[in-house]
Amino acid sequence: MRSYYLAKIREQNPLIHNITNIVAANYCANGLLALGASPIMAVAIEEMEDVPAISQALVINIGTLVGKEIEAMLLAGKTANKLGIPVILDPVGVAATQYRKRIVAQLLEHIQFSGIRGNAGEFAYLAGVDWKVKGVDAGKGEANLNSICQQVAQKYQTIAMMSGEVDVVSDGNRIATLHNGTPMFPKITGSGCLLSAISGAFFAVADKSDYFNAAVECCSTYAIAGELVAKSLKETQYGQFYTGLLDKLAEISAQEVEQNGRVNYV
Ligand SMILES: Nc1ncnc2c1ncn2[C@@H]1O[C@H](COP(=O)(O)OP(=O)(O)OP(=O)(O)O)[C@@H](O)[C@H]1O
Ligand SMILES: Cc1ncsc1CCO
Ligand SMILES: [Mg+2]
Repeated sequence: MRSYYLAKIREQNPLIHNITNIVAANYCANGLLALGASPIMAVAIEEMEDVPAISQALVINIGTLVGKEIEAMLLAGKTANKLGIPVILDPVGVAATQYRKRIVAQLLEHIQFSGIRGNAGEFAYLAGVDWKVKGVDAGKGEANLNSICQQVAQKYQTIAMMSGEVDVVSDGNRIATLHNGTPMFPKITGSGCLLSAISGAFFAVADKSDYFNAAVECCSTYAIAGELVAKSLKETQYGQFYTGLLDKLAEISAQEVEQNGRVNYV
């Protein structure tokens, strides 16, 4: 796999508008800065036309959504669609409650998402496949993960980015499986949320016709960064992993990505 967009992010420093959850907001902002992008976290309905107008991508994450934030998400998403900037959805824990299901249905009905990033439990729900979820975590199921990811891409006309031990990326036609990462990722909270946030940065510097490759590069770069950090840590050093991942996002090189990336096209 070629590393192309990482350098573009560092050159162009795109501003990424995040409407995200209270657990991971700070980590997402720091991760975007480390990578070379700029974050703006904004959720007030009064600024949901102005912020997309100065941003190069919008990331909507429903992790701890309350009350009227849905109106802000809808307005920001529609504004971003009108402006033609990419919009990413992270449907955190969508299968866990009726409320989350309703919210995500509304977002998918009114906003065209350039990318959707979630774990297997979230994607199985979106694809309409039987799965046993556990809150915001991936849970367990028997269905074919490649097919689930492809179905999500087709159903929502989007780039589907499904994370887990193996990440799967699909544009509905092509499917890539990404074999990097570390079991330390699920031991820190917000690692998926940060992946969604940085996918905003990769899409921001890519042409629409190349979002699939930008997504493959994004998910690989992130998983490789974690994998390289984990190599120098003891199995339980989750705190070091949390901060080490930020450091590695800042220093990872195109060469490291290209040397360590394990991508298969199915
Ligand atoms: N068992 C694993 N082994 C290797 N890498 C993993 C494993 N599980 C997740 N990852 C990596 O962790 C990163 C985050 O994906 P994950 O599936 O944990 O997101 P998530 O469930 O949405 O997380 P959160 O909701 O806590 O933000 C991805 O880069 C993925 O490749
Ligand atoms: C733990 C948690 N709960 C709601 S959002 C979130 C962050 C990881 O998805
Ligand atoms: Mg998640």
